[in-house]
Amino acid sequence: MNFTDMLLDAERQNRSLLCVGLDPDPARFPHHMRNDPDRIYEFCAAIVDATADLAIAFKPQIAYFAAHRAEDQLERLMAHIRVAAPHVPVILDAKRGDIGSTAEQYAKEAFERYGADAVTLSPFMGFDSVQPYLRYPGKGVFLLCRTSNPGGDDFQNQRLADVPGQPKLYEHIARLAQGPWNVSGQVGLVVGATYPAEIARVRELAPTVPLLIPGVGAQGGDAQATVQAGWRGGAGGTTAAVAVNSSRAILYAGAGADFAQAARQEAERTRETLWRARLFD
Ligand SMILES: O=c1ccn([C@@H]2O[C@H](COP(=O)(O)O)[C@@H](O)[C@H]2O)c(=O)[nH]1
Repeated sequence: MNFTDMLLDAERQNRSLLCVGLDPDPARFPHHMRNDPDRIYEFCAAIVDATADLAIAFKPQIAYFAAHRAEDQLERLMAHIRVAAPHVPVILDAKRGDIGSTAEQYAKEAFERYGADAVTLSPFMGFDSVQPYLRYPGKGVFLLCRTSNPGGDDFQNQRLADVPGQPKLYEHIARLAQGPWNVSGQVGLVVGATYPAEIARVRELAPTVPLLIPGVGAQGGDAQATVQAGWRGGAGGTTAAVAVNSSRAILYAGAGADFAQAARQEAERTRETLWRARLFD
């Protein structure tokens, strides 16, 4: 099954648009594990177990593992997800972007070492920096398009004078992802929940690609507006997947021994809000 089909299948099975972000910060762990980087795997595995039936995807952010020399724990976590939630795809949030020969190594890391189903990439270095990932059949890439942070304006909202119609940079990326760069249907886009109007614009330009949408929860993005702008479905089923990510609001919903239960409650609440938002016009 290719990555897009996995997403749509998880959406159906779990009735969910919620991507559970795995950004483990030992300084924010529950009291009995606090500041212990050796317990990153244990913390994340408990979150996965508590939310396996609620998620359309899991999104481990690699920096939170690498910063603590915990790549081995990330490998174990990926293997655990395969067993605990075999129907839920995993998006490795690595935001890679480099020349082709180096990109080949990053692709190997994401898809062979960690076994991710998709990876996030910066498109800044152009198509040849993305191509090595597309040589893995069935795997997905999510290109940064209109990111959730205010500084995204610095480049993404600037107009490209030399491109016909003078689109903004994020609009140009959306067109490339829908068209010439999407040679084998493996390309999706990252658009921030903090900018619902831009999500709608990206959907106009890229009607069928999957969207990874971080920014609800801790960043304050509007969950309902996000789904209305990005989700495309109807009686015949979903035609374009969206995975709306929340990390800290779920991971740190509780600080006690019942942290996984608290995470589950927050994930349930968010899933419900996102799921219902499909029904509003
Ligand atoms: O535009 C982007 C792209 C990626 N992210 C990542 O998503 C999560 C958000 O975490 P929260 O705790 O829900 O704010 C995090 O891993 C970011 O690196 C993003 O926020 N915005």
